[in-house]
Amino acid sequence: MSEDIKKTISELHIYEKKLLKELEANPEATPSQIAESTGMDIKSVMSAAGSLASKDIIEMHKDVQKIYSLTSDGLEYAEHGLPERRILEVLAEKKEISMKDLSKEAGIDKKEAGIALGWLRQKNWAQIDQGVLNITELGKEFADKAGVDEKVLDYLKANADGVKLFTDDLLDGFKKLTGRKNILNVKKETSHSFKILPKGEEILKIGFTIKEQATQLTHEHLKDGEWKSLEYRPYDINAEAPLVFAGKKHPLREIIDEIREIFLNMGFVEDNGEYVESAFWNFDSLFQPQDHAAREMQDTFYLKNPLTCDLPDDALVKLTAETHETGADTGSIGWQYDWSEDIARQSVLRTHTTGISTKHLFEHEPPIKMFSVGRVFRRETFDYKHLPEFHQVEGLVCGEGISYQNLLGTLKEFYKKLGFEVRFRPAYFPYTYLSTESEIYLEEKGSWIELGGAGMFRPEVLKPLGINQPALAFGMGIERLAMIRYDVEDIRMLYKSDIKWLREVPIDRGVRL
Ligand SMILES: N[C@@H](Cc1ccccc1)C(=O)O
Repeated sequence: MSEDIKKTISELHIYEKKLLKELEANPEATPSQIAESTGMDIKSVMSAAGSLASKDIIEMHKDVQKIYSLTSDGLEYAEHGLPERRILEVLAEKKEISMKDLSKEAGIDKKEAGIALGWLRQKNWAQIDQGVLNITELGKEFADKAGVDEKVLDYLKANADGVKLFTDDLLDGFKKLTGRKNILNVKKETSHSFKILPKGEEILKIGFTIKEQATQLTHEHLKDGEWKSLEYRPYDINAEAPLVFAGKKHPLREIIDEIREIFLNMGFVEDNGEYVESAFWNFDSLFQPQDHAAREMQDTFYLKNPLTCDLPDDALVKLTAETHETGADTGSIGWQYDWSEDIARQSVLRTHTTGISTKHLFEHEPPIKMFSVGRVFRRETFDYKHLPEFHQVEGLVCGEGISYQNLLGTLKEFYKKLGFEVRFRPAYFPYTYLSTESEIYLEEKGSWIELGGAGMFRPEVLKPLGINQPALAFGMGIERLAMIRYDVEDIRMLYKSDIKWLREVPIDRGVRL
């Protein structure tokens, strides 16, 4: 006896053994017969059969059979005749009926009369001639003889439990009835049959005992010593178990929290600002001229309600205006235009989180280490790369001796903690000098992708805020990071609530360098 077979036998469940024995004695047995003779319930029979089949001990066949019966219309026709039959009966007596009297004469409604006419002509039992319906020779012949379809109606009526198979003589009639609406009901019945495979034969030849097996050790077993003689059912540690999908954070939330943790660990404090902000904080405080392209309606969402926002205190507004117009005492000549308070008052959905940094600088004394994470809004058309609403993380460090080198170092550290290699290239922003854009390396693609802007705030930004120490600032899009982290090609996946993706996406935090 091979080791394998021995092992298989030792692992058979008592239900599997019972089923196999029963099949040996009665190869044709159906699941319900097996259930009856073994005392198992049907579910246990089926699961034991499934298990035996998965081990190639038996084979299971599934048969789906259609069962036909009459609908209530069908029954009505079986009892009182198909509508065309009703007309034929009247016709046989009167030989002709005027079309307009048809439904009245046959005692059927107009709709049925219409159906009946169609069939009368198709069966060639009657024909219409100048508004009068005449019986044909064939019609006369069938006047007291049932058609093939009518025989099937009778047959179905006599077999109210339903019919699975029609004998050859009824087949034509059955086909005719299936071509008509609302006469036949079809129910599907599934049945199973089993066949013992060679491996099963071998197992039966070797033989086994059927003994109840304990799956649990109870208090009583221990107390009365029965545990000593019990046969235990071995565990199958390879058995398949249903997958369980535990609740978890959304992947985007996960990466946001990871970013927050990184900055908190680096000693930054969090300040998240508001979605609705004045153009003053979103643009003017950042030395963005009032005719700057980014302020255009096609890029920025302006709000009707509230239409305007309050401006901060007069001194700041005045200094900001002067700086825009002439550069004031920042060493710059400004933008050389008339600055408008009304434009600064407009309320916008913030287009970036950098306005939080200027506000924070105004409200706090250096040294400052601040970060924020939040939504920003831009008038973008939805596509695989863009959303009108996405997340940014912003950072600000201000204090004595803070330099561009510190900026690069901070960003390097941040990206390293997220698991990315970063490089910097020069860039331009109206509010920073020097400015840079960071790019991270995509190993799979062998290419660099741009992730965010950064730079040293210009004096034109800092002076009006009353800051006399250097400040570094940076901002980047989080969705892009998430797309790389989770290998998503289409940004919309992050917002789609695609349950399959959400379940399967591996949320591995991780330093990859
Ligand atoms: N606000 C810029 C990023 C940036 C932040 C801070 C300094 C420089 C640039 C953006 O949205 O792309």
